[in-house]
Order: sequence, then C-alpha cells, then structure tokens
Amino acid sequence: MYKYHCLNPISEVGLAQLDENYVVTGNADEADAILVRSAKMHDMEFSRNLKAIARAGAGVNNIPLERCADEGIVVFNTPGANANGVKELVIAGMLLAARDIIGGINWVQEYEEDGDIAKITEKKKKAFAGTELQGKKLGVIGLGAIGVRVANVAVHLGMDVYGYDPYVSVDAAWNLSRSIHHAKTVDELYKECDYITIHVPALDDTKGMIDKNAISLMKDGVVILNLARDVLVNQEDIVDALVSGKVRSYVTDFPTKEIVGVKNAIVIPHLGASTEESEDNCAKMAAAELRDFLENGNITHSVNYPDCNMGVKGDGERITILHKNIPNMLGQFTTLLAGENMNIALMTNKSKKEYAYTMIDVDSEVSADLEEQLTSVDGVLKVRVIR
Ligand SMILES: NC(=O)C1=CN([C@@H]2O[C@H](COP(=O)(O)OP(=O)(O)OC[C@H]3O[C@@H](n4cnc5c(N)ncnc54)[C@H](O)[C@@H]3O)[C@@H](O)[C@H]2O)C=CC1
Ligand SMILES: O=C(O)CCC(=O)C(=O)O
Repeated sequence: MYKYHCLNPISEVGLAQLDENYVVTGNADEADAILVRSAKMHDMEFSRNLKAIARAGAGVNNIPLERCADEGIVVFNTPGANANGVKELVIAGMLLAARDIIGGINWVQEYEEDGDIAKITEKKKKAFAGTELQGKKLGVIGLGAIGVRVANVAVHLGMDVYGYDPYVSVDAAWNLSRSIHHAKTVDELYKECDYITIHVPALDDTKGMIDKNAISLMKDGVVILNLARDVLVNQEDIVDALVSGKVRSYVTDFPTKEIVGVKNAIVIPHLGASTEESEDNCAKMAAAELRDFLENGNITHSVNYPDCNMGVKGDGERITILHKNIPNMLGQFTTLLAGENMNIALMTNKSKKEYAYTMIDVDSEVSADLEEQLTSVDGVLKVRVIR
C-alpha cells in the first residue's frame, strides 16, 4: 500500500488512477509520494520515506530540485499537459491588449440601469476601439510545448511570427509551422515585433531577461505577454515602460505588488492552466508517472534524475538505486551482488548531469543485509527494493 499527499487540489480524474493500492494521507511525513501544483516547497523538510514528487504542471521552480536529488527523491513534471490551456489564454491576452475590451465591458456595467444604454453605446464606443492581430508581428521566446502552439495558432490568425529558442528540441522543431521566421538572436526578435510573448522556464539565465535594456530595443508601443513566470520580467522596468508608454500593454498571469493597478497592465490571477482539460491532463500524467515509478521503478519525465525504463516488474525482485554520477558505481553494485551469489537477470544504468539511476532485476530475494551494503556505498543516495 502506497501513501500519497496532495499539496494543492489535484483533479479527481487523475487521482482515480491511484487504485486500491494507494491511500491519501494528510501527513506529508508519512507519504511515499507528493502531488503538487504551484505550492512552494523550498522551505519544506522531506521525510526519508518520501520517494517522489509529481508536479502536475510544467514549471518546477517551486520545488528544490537539487536538494530532492541529493535526498534521493525523484521529481517529475507533466510536459505539455497544460500547454493548450496556456496557449488559449495567450491568444485571449493578445486580443485583450489589441482592443480595450475590458474597459468597454466595465463601462457598460456602469450603465447597467440606464434605459438609454443602446443609444449611448454608439456614441461612446470609439473610446474602446483598437487594432487587429492580423498582419502584426509576433515574437515567441521559447519554442517548447506552449511556444510552438502559440506560434502556430498565431500564423493561422494572419500574424507574421518570429521564434527564438537556442535549445529548441527536434520534436518542437518538427511541430513548428514552416512559415515562422527563425530569429537567430533574441535582440532581432525584440527589434522586429509588435507583440512579444515569453514561454521559457524560470532559470538563472532567464530570470529578469526582459529588463530595461531588452525593452529599449523593442518598438515603441510594443505589447509584452508573460504567462510563464513573474521573475522573467523585471517588475520595476516594466512598470516604468508602461508609465512612459514605451510598452503599450503588459499582459501577465502573475500578479505582483509592483504590477497590480498599473495602467495598461492586464493582470490575470495565474489562470493559464486552470481549465478542466489541463487540470485533468496534468493529474492523469502525474499519477501515471508516480505509479510507474513506485510499482516498477521506471522514471519518465523526471526533472532531476534521468529517465530510465525496464518495463513492468516481473515476479522477481527489482533493486533500484539513486546515486551520484561518479566512476565505479556499477562495479561496486555488481561486486556486492556477486558476494551474495545473486544472479542479475537485467540491469540498466542511466545518468543525467551529476545524478544517475541503476535498476537491477534479480532472480533471488534481496536480503536486508545486501540492501544495507548497497546503501552504504559512497555516492548512493537511496536504495529501494520492489518486491
Ligand atoms: N501560466 C501558467 O499557468 C503556466 C505557465 N507555464 C510556464 O511556462 C513555461 C514554459 O512551459 P512549456 O512550454 O510547457 O515548457 P517547455 O519546457 O516545453 O518549453 C520551454 C522552452 O524554453 C526554451 N528555453 C529555455 N531557455 C531559453 C532561453 N534562454 N531563451 C529561449 N528559449 C529558452 C527551451 O529550449 C524550451 O524549448 C514553464 O516553465 C512555466 O514556467 C507553464 C504551464 C502553465
Ligand atoms: O497548476 C497550475 O495552475 C499552474 C501551472 C503552471 O504554472 C505550470 O504548469 O508551470
């Protein structure tokens, strides 16, 4: 029986996949796995029993990835599972910036009781007129699951689209419409585009990437959209640019004390992934990843350990070892198994940066003593025997 804990509400459709072998617990300390959306986990202490954290979503900047890796906790996310939800909100954001739809709707509500509203409307509506998206240039920074979808749909809206992503994956490149211009530098995109939307993770080299220097390269009256993370855009600099009129509108999914209430800032309360479909997709993928890891030891879509798959566990026992990616680990494991006269039926080892994972199927029972010896090997972070 495995225990899981939810730090945020997780869609029931996903949790339903955790069958009778799973039970929810309100106590994170006794959980084998944690499911989370945006709850901040940096200050949490993790119990030795915790084996995995699944982020039902894409961004993992709320989780201390390296500390988890050092404590032998595998962190998963759900790539692409909420990308369509975010894409649709980006398009809505562009439309809200192009015309004063929000101002117009608010104005109508003020006249709720007025019998002459139809007549006044025709007189006043010019105050809320705007422009169309067709024919405008859109720059997409980050061509991952969301960026590619935004770029492709913008092409269908008649926009001239520029994409910038120095690390674009082969899959993403295949999915990208051929009519999208490849910006070789982000500065080129800044200089060309009327609308700029950012879809990169919050990393050391992306935090604050849209600052006063970047904005100074952009066209006067540019619209910037940030449905990725607040920290990607320097808050003081964007406020200054809105006040001066250099930036016509800033659409963001991240309310901060600096941006809320600033004229021409369209601030959404982090709703990008808040659709039934995205919530279900993320929860289903997260639950499937956790099950496969807890029951078979397989790792899919981890952000701090390598992906590794030996299929469904058979009748024999499976040893899984999370360890540092340093020389002679496999030699030490196989020597310890040989010392117990154990036959290895199947073995896989994968590494990712400083961390590695070894899975070993054996034909006989793993003793507590062998488990202890494997755990004591220098560089081993966690050993688990799936029986
Ligand atoms: N508002 C919301 O509710 C949501 C926000 N997000 C945010 O959006 C981000 C992107 O999500 P996905 O597209 O699903 O992730 P993804 O991992 O599929 O794509 C990210 C892309 O950014 C690119 N990239 C990384 N560093 C870059 C740089 N310096 N310059 C240009 N490109 C760079 C990567 O190569 C990758 O192609 C997430 O990390 C998350 O922070 C994601 C989902 C929901
Ligand atoms: O779970 C959510 O609502 C937030 C989604 C998000 O920001 C992400 O997936 O990165």
